[in-house]
Formats: sequence, C-alpha cells, structure tokens
Amino acid sequence: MDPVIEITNLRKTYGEKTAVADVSFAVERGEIFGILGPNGAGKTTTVEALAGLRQADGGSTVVLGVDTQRDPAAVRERLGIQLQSSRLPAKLKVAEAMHLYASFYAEPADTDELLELLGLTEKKDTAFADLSGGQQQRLSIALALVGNPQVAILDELTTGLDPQARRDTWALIERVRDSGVTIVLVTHFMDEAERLCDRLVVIDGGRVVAEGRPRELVAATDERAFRMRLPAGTDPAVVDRLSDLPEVSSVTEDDGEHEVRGNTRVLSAVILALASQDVVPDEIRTLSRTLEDLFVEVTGARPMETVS
Ligand SMILES: Nc1ncnc2c1ncn2[C@@H]1O[C@H](COP(=O)(O)OP(=O)(O)OP(=O)(O)O)[C@@H](O)[C@H]1O
Repeated sequence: MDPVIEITNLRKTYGEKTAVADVSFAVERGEIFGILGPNGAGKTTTVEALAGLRQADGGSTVVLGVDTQRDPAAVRERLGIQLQSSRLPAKLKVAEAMHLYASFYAEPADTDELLELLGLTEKKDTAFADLSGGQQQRLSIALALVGNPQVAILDELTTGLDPQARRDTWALIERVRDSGVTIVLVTHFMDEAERLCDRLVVIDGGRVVAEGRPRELVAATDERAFRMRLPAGTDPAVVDRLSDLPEVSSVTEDDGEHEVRGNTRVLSAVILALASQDVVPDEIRTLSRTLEDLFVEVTGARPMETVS
C-alpha cells in the first residue's frame, strides 16, 4: 500500500536562513505520526510545505498521491490543517465559524456532531473572543476536521490546555484516528508523543535526527541507569572508585541519592564492587529510559516542560 504522505529531501530557506535542510519521511494510512523537535527545528515549515501552504526550495511533498508543491488545490478537500496561530475574528460565533468552514467543502462533516464530539455544543452561540484558551483550541481542531479530511495535520495540539483537557483531547484524537483519518501531530510534549504516536520523527536543525516507534526509539540503546541510597557514613572513596569501573559512565549525587549510568551490566558491576567493600545499598531503583532521554540525546535540547 502506498504511503498516504511521502516527503522526500524537503528543503526550505528564508533568505539566508535554512528552515528545513533535508527532511524525508513517509506516513501510512491510519497512523498517528509525530513530528518532534526543539523550537525553530523546522516542524511548522515542514507541515506547511506538506499542506502546500509553502513553496519548498527542493524535494517533494506528496499527499494521497498528489504533489502538493505542484498542485496544492488538488488535496485541499481531503486535507485538514490546524495551524499554531489559527485565530478567528473576535466576534465570530462558534456555530458561524463551523458553518463558514463547512461551506468550503463539497462534503463537509456534520457540524453539530463535531461540536458535540469536541464538547462545544453549549458554546455554539459564543463569540470566539469569549471562549477559554482550551475551547478556542478545541474549535480549531473542529475546524481542521470539518471538511471530513482523510489526512489531518495538527500543530501544537494541546499547548495551553490544562491536564484534563489534554487527556480529553488525546482521547478525541484517537477516536478520529479510529474513524480512518491519518493524523500528523506536531508536538513539543514527550508524554503526548509517547502516548499518542504510532511512529515519529525528531527534527533538529532542519534534519531528521531520529525516526521510529516511540517504544523502539526508547529501547534502542545500551545505556542503563539506576539510583541508590547508600547507608549513612559510607566512605566517599568507595563511591569515587565506582566511576573507575568500565561498566560505569557516570555517577552523580543529588538529594542524598547516587544516580549511576553505564552499560547493560552497570547494575551488577556496581553491586559487586560495593559488596567487596562490605557496602550494601539501603535502596535501589532502576530508571527506565523515556522518550525525553532520547530527545535530549539526539537534539541536545530539553523539551518544553509538560503541564501534567
Ligand atoms: N517566514 C519566515 N521568515 C524567516 N524565517 C522563518 C520564517 N518562518 C520560519 N522561519 C525560521 O525558520 C526556522 C524554522 O521555523 P519553524 O517555525 O518551521 O520551526 P518549528 O520547529 O515549527 O519551531 P516552533 O516549535 O518554535 O514553532 C526558525 O529558525 C524560524 O525562525
């Protein structure tokens, strides 16, 4: 089966500035595909080029078999896009916005159903400016879906939402995917990517620096880590010597605990070394690697703090 989206060697510059240097990836039908990366990595430029809203300087963007650089109009009916800064006129009411957007499409979704799905039915007659941040966000998702698209691109889906609203939005996105829509999700949030995305790319400096399923990306390393609490009065020289073990890459201390990192045999090597000095840790906790660890490794940047 042909991929629903195929980006090949995409390149986009703004004058001297290279926003996207070389990005390639493919998305299969029915996937939730994540695009992660630090600020300014080129994520928004990539999805705007994908939707045919930006003219690339090189490479191709194909959606549902259509080259969106050459013929963006040919997919407009089948592609929904929620942009970061989708602001509407202040006085436009929710239902009016939905009907306006629906009028752009030959076969729009049922607007009442969509508002119900997004929990906006009671806000139908409320002006855009009087909605809360979360409601505005949900409306922008509804507007991206009103054309009954086969592909939906959602940029910064849950930015500014409270923890409950984020979880509700995730559940909604899964329902949309289950209805057969392929979803591209641009996000800063590692927990969101881990929870929602079937596959993802990490983009940094306009290039793909990691690609795969969240679980595989997290597992694809030999690094292990654990924290331990040593008995009071343990000779600091014993701890210092742990750093000399070939299995250990780092030992750091904070809050009375030692965090040890190293290869797959680090835990047993440290326990043995301590036992040979008659030291038995009071407590040991292994640390599982997260998508955030991978993100820091491949981009050198910390992702934005999550709100939950
Ligand atoms: N219209 C433009 N003119 C000039 N430079 C631009 C323009 N749009 C984006 N850029 C620059 O291109 C780079 C990539 O921007 P882009 O918005 O694609 O990144 P991003 O990964 O989406 O970042 P963020 O997460 O902050 O939205 C940035 O350095 C940005 O400043």
